[in-house]
Amino acid sequence: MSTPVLQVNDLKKHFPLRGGLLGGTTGYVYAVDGVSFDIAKGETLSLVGESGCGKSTVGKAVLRLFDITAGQVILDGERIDDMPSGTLRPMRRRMQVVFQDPFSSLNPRMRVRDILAEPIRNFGLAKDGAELEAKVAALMDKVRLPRDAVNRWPHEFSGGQRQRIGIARALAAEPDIIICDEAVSALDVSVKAQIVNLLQDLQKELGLAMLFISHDLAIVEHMTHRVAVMYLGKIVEVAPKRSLFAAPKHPYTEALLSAVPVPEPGAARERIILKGDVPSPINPPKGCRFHTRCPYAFDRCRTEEPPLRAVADALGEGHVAACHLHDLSPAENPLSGSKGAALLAAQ
Ligand SMILES: Nc1ncnc2c1ncn2[C@@H]1O[C@H](COP(=O)(O)OP(=O)(O)OP(=O)(O)O)[C@@H](O)[C@H]1O
Repeated sequence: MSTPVLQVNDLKKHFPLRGGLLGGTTGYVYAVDGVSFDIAKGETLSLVGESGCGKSTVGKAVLRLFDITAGQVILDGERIDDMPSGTLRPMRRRMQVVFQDPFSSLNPRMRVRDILAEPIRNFGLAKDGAELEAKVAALMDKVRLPRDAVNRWPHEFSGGQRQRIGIARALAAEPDIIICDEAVSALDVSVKAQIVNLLQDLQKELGLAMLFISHDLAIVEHMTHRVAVMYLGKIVEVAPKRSLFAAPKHPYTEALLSAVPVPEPGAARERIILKGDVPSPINPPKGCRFHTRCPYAFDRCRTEEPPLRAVADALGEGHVAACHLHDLSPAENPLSGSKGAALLAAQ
């Protein structure tokens, strides 16, 4: 098997909490607490979960926007989490980001031409002015904006068009992986679909790897290959899209999915309302972090943390989940798969 474009091993990011009279560290926000995944060339992995579960912190850690507490981030076989900044520079080109807010992520004082030319110049990707112009024009074509729009300013574009410019700017660096952090969340529904389609087309055309961070499972369903579900700083389940949507193997995923509308009336999911709020990442629950809200929790869940491990899945390989239910017999396990099979049959 070829080396994954991105590998994240047991990543931890604990933010210190300062307080007291002397401003010392009084505790930590365990924002990301042992997260591992990898992404292959041409693959989209979506990282989903409710607000505050640590998705953006994973994205920022991968981009090395801050130092991590522990773990490894490996880009194309090379560890970048401990790389000195001089060596990191060329690696930075290979990982680009598209942010949520297309209004604040583009410099209002730069014309589109300069926004796109900047990474090409900075990373030395054009040998002369003519090549630079040609690359800028090709980027406009790629994101389906008219070439003459390069002379305009960001404020002259709609939200969706600005996001296209944001995507073009990311592509300008000729990256291997794009991290989309809630890249379509701020857009209107119809525009969302267009940008998702564009990202999907570009990914196929360019063979990019993509980490798609989103709280919106309905969007993810349309564009991803695999999904990783996060809860309170940990990944609780990873699976190919089809398996995850048809037969979730973690109660949290099951609850998240129950809120996603299903187009076919006969296949409607029963809505699961979770009790209580997400606990604080400053003081996460012992045992399984989800046990305080889990409808199926039993004694073991309150004391013993379940590891992420392979679970049986009739739909295919590569399904992992962190849940003690899978040690029970299929008859006792509410996630053993019958619901998923029924849903799939109705599709
Ligand atoms: N710089 C920081 N200092 C302290 N705590 C932080 C910092 N950044 C994030 N956190 C905390 O870490 C936890 C995870 O935040 P993060 O932004 O990664 O979550 P998220 O899943 O991306 O949610 P959202 O979509 O709302 O941003 C939250 O409790 C957040 O308050």
